Amino acid sequence: MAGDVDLDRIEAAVREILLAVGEDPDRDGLIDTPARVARSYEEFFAGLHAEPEELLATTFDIDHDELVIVRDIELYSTCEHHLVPFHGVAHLGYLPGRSGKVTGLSKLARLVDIFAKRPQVQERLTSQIADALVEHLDVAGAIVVVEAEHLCMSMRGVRKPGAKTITSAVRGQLRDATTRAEAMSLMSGAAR
Ligand SMILES: Nc1nc2c(ncn2[C@@H]2O[C@H](COP(=O)(O)OP(=O)(O)OP(=O)(O)O)[C@@H](O)[C@H]2O)c(=O)[nH]1
Ligand SMILES: [Zn+2]
Repeated sequence: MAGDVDLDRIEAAVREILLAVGEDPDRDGLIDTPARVARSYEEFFAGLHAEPEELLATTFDIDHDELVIVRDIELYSTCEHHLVPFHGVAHLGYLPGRSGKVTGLSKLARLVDIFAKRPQVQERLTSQIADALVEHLDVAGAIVVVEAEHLCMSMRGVRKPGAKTITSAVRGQLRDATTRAEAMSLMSGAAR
């Protein structure tokens, strides 16, 4: 990942922001801040330099042609409107396709991260995850639900801490009402 992000440029920009808000970027506590922020941004936006196709290329055959659900995958993303975090959980599920390709469970969580670690809106994050499952894992159906709190709505602006935004994306055979209902009930904790 190193080398894809221009750390010097971020540092210079952060120094400018500190000056613009009326701070002294040369005081003791702030002297290393531009470099720290640059490294943090490299991490926040690492998904811009990762390929979902490569991630989902690791597959194996398991004799299972029914729902696979992973729920409560914690995510931290960055709102592209205000560059502040939104955070919450993703629940995702898929029906293996005719090729029978199944991926490792951790890859599903990594897939969430690839799209979360970009400047985002929640709707796009949700549909990109579902589309990647269809395109790169060749699934018969996919469902993704994201529940998140946006700090741009909590710490500023309308100031409604605790408000949750819920988005979903459903593809292929999971559009079928019965399968979708089964997936939704497993995601909401019916198996607990
Ligand atoms: N649909 C959607 N909207 C988002 C998301 N993240 C932030 N927003 C909204 O983007 C909108 C940007 O509105 P603007 O009027 O351009 O910006 P603003 O003046 O900062 O708006 P306020 O947040 O209302 O103060 C706000 O309503 C945010 O709540 C997201 O993931 N999806
Ligand atoms: Zn925002």
